Amino acid sequence: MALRGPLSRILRSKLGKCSQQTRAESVAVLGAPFCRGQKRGGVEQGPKVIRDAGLVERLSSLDYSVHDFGDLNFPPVEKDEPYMGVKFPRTVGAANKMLSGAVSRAVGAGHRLVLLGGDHSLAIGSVSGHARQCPDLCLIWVDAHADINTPMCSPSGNLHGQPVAFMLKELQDKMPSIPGFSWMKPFLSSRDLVYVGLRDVDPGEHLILKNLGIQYFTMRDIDRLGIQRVMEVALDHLLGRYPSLVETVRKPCGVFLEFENSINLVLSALTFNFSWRNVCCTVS
Ligand SMILES: NC(=[NH2+])NCCC[C@H](N)C(=O)O
Repeated sequence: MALRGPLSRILRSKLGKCSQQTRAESVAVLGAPFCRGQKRGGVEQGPKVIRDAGLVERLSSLDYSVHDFGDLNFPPVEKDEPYMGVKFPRTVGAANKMLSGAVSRAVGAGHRLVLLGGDHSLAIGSVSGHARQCPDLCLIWVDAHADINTPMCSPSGNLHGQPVAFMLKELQDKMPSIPGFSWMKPFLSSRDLVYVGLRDVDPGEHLILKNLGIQYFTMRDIDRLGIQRVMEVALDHLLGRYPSLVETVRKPCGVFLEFENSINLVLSALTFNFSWRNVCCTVS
């Protein structure tokens, strides 16, 4: 995403001062070869495929030092029966617990994290790991899917369609105790979440978006307004919520970008977001 026009001006004027002081020097790359959040095999190959495609080299060609921490090793969980229709709850819960710890350590050590998945259930661990270091984090979720189904309204029972429901404080009275997730505490307010690129939203998800008044932009909005304008409005929404981000860097705030498969998007996101603190990209 080339930074030109109004978006560039917003960032330069509002964040220019911050960016000088907060620019990260170091990018951590972490692989999470995991596929149990949905039914198909193959996505666990993601970290290898993305590395083979040259992500680390291309990141290194930017002005930052890259530390590849390799892949996490997720031990198999015995006897993981579905619970209330949710599939592989203990496996997904344990993997995300491990991931959350690893992400938190990397971010706490001062790295900017690029997580390579794996399926989208990994967002539970990756975003919560950031939240442990940056409690007032806000989230821009760039995806065709809202992934905000609760176990009750999920049409598939797959946890890759549910990660945001685990994060949101406002949904906790709708969330049953799922085995494997006792470690997970909600940390995100719905007003600190913006969706970009939605095009496949389930009926239950639609109701949640409406009831909680979550800001979202569909693919149709992007076609109509252009991605530049959409990102301006998304950032304005979040910046409006975080005047302290504009005024000072004392109060840390992060924007987390969730991208569909694209090395270029990761590179753009990093370039685009290095003026922000505690930014993470997950590629799933
Ligand atoms: N990030 C994704 N690929 N999500 C797919 C979710 C599909 C569907 N909404 C479900 O809950 O099962």
